[in-house]
Amino acid sequence: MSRGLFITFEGPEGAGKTTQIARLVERLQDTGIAHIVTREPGGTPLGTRVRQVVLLEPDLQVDPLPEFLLYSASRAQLVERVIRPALERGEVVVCDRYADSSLAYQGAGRGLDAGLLTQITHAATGGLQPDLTFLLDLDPAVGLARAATRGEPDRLERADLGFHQRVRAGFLALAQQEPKRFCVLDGTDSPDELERQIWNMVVGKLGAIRTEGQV
Ligand SMILES: Nc1ncnc2c1ncn2[C@@H]1O[C@H](COP(=O)(O)OP(=O)(O)OP(=O)(O)O)[C@@H](O)[C@H]1O
Ligand SMILES: Cc1cn([C@H]2C[C@H](O)[C@@H](COP(=O)(O)O)O2)c(=O)[nH]c1=O
Repeated sequence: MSRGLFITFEGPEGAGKTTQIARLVERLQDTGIAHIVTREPGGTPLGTRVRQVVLLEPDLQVDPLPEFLLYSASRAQLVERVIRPALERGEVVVCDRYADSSLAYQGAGRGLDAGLLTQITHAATGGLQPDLTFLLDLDPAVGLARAATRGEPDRLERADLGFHQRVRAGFLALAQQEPKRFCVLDGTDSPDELERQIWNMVVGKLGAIRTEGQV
């Protein structure tokens, strides 16, 4: 069975994920590489509703565990309906956030137990892990200031700076635990420089997979 390449983008608020995903997708298009782009929470009708509930209703009380379970429900649907089928077609899947965001935000940020999160995530995804994760690292104060230029903050963006600092540290700890999967990038580099680094990594990964005969 052919197997595509699963790429995720992670990082604190305003780190530049959306910007870099758009640039990567343009390069994939120009090169004629079959791909899809999706995001969490979202990517399916259920995921879009979860996004509405967890992010866009700022006054809604959502405790940490139900918050995580809502993200997990969105993830389970996305993996089953969108990500796995695309990978089985041999495509590149580019996803804006995935399970590492739960470990960073609900684990490091909210204080939920990492073992519990990992267990439920495994059930939600059938153990599907990204092949390559770009972590755009940035001081959360800088990222939140960037995000503020987009308009009204969502429920997570309203959380205090200490929360966002724990999230950043959580992401960096994950990257240290899995150096082969993670590529940590400096979110303060210019968009052009980041685009170049990301494309070089993706081309290298695609070349390696083709050599192994997986695509
Ligand atoms: N490398 C960069 N340097 C300076 N500004 C940037 C850079 N990349 C993106 N920006 C700007 O920062 C803001 C946030 O960027 P973007 O939406 O790509 O981040 P994001 O990581 O997707 O954010 P979020 O997770 O909050 O949705 C935008 O105004 C964008 O133009
Ligand atoms: C997948 C996932 C996301 N989050 C948070 C992180 C962000 O604050 C929002 C997503 O907004 P974006 O503008 O699309 O980046 O949701 C989370 O807390 N836990 C998760 O698992």
